[in-house]
Amino acid sequence: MTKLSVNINKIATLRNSRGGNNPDLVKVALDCERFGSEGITVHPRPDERHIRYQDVFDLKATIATEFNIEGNCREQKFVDLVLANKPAQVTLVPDAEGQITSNHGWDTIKHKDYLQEMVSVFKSAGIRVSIFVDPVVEMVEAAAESGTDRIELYTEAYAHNYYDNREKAILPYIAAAHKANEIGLGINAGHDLDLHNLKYFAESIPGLLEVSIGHALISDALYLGLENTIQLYLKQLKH
Ligand SMILES: CC(=O)[C@@H](O)[C@H](O)COP(=O)(O)O
Ligand SMILES: NCC(=O)COP(=O)(O)O
Repeated sequence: MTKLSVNINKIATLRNSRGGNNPDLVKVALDCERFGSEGITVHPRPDERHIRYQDVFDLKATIATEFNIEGNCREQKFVDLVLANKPAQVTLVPDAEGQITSNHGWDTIKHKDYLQEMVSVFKSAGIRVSIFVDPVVEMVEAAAESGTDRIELYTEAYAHNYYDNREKAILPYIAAAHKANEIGLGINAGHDLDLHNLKYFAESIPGLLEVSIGHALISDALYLGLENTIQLYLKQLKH
């Protein structure tokens, strides 16, 4: 069964817009868990525009489900933060500075040695590692050589092309997933997954272990309520 990890970056964005503690990020994380979320994802960025580094410590001290910290391991502050908190999983994302959101996966061929080194740093601390990749078979193969436990398939292209031709949009993801399964890599996925495109993705990808969803889920919660929304997302993952 595919696990749902709720990304709470957008809750922090809302909180930071007024400078106080409303909404309370830790309370929202605990409520997400209470409403059925099987994990909590955050993606602290160097400018702390949403998740602050202190949030990571506060969340680690309170949540009970799998904690997934995503980010750019080229930032030493990020590496230190992850090592100090020892989440269940770290997801390595090749963010450029000032990027609005993540927009590409790692070139695992070009950066193989570097990724190998970083994977070993995190795995030595007992942290499961996932590498964010585009759905390209060669990138999946090279990711495996770094020693990573999992990959996270970057699903923006799938989401973007879903309405136009979902059968075509899913093809590279199926090929990437088959390769990952063949070489023993676990599969996560995320970015722009939503209530419309999630079911077909989850049904089509063999061995999908986890999806992390933030933007659409939190937006849906404005209309549907957080509890109902999380239940609806979980329903899409049951097949
Ligand atoms: C890694 C990834 O796919 C992103 O979706 C990310 O976690 C979202 O980050 P922002 O909330 O900063 O756009
Ligand atoms: N890893 C993807 C993630 O955490 C959330 O992405 P999005 O749903 O905010 O696009």
